[in-house]
Amino acid sequence: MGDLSSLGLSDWLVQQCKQLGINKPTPVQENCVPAILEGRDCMGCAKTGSGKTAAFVLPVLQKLSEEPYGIFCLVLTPTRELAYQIAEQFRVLGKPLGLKDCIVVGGMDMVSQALELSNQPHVVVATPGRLADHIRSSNTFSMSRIKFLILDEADRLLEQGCTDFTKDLEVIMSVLPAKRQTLLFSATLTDTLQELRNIAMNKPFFWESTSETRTVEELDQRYILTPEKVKDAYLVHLVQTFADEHDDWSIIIFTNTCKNCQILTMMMQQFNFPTISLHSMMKQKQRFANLSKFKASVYKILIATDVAARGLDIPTVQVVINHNTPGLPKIYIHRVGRTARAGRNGVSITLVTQYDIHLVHAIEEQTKTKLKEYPVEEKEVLKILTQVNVTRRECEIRLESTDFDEKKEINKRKQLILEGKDPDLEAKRKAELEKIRSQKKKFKQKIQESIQGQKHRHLKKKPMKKKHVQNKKDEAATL
Ligand SMILES: Nc1ncnc2c1ncn2[C@@H]1O[C@H](COP(=O)(O)OP(=O)(O)OP(=O)(O)O)[C@@H](O)[C@H]1O
Repeated sequence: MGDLSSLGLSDWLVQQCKQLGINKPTPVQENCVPAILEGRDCMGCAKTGSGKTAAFVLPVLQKLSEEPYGIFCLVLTPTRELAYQIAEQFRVLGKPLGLKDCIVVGGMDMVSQALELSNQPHVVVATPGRLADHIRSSNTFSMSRIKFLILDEADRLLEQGCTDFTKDLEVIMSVLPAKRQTLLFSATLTDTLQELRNIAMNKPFFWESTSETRTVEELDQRYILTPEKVKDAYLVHLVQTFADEHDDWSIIIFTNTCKNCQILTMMMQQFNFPTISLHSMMKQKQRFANLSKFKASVYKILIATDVAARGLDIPTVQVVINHNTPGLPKIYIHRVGRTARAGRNGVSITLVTQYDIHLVHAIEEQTKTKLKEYPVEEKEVLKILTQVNVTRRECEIRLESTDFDEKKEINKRKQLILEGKDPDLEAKRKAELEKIRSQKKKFKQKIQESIQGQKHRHLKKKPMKKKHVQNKKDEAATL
């Protein structure tokens, strides 16, 4: 491995890196930085925590220092928290340049964002939805001269998951110059490779780490097989044991829904664990505040949905617990990648029910790593089982008495309005679909029942057939 200056970076940038403890380039930096400096489009696929952010921030700053203007670079990323994190890297590394950045994300004041955009910042870091809104509604800024377009977590931006960015990306792409450098990074690029190649038009330089496994060696990957009803007791037991055995610790617990995230947080708080949550039904300011408190170790436990699965770089996280087994190996890779970053050690523990075993097999196949069982004193877990389950039930009742579900409904309606749909019509359409579905289900059930009935009658008839055969044999014997 060479040093940073051998990559073609200027002294001031190398010095700036050293101040941040970046002395030697990681493989993704060593390979991608020179290609980007040469002016090539680039696709970089490297494991979580391997320094992909600096792999694009450094060459952009180098080029910006040679020809400073705004807007020079646009970075798109799927979550608002990640946008802040990336902007911070630009700000810290670009300090000697007097770098002006602008963060454009949903849930924050649109007017002040518009003002900042019109001030020609060097770098704009944005989530696609809000940036597309600005483009549609304002002509006070121009992106027609940008030199760099960067898609961080590029595969997530292109996949059509629960948040579909495709329409917003189209709006954004339509105002960008064709002549630009496009850089795409993620720990999981492979599924969306073709779409990505179409975005990075100029025969992109493609770099992927050659390692067999897709998770880092420093990560100890474990599972616990548990019935659904005992999951929470395992969770409380695991956290308690970890808190007892370590002084300096922090844990991220991933869960599948906002509601579950909220209930688990309330439950862990009832057990006096310093817990805080992060999910998309929280106000954005609260999300940022909670994340800062967790980063500053004011709270040791963060319970989050997959909104925190990608990109977040919190070096103190030693353990990731998956309260549910992720349905996609890709999500597992990003979630467990919140620990064991930049060469540090870390542990991930996935709670697995008997219905999730196939998901674990899929994860093992994709990551090329076998998950090992995490040893637990089952007796200890059973001792607290009733108390934990009663506490959870109490929290569920408390949450039901708030307007949590109502808020969810309001959020859904807001989302539909933003997508240009009529929420009442949508509700009607959904109800009709539900009706058709339930009719189909009933019809299927009826058919099933009549098939069962036929089989039953057929089976009843069968012994008679035997008897008939027997009688024939008897007949033959008498002949
Ligand atoms: N060359 C380096 N030497 C030491 N530390 C580094 C180096 N480059 C980056 N880092 C640090 O490593 C950590 C992880 O980097 P980064 O967040 O860019 O990872 P990533 O590859 O983008 O991960 P993810 O896929 O999870 O988004 C950061 O704290 C960063 O400051």
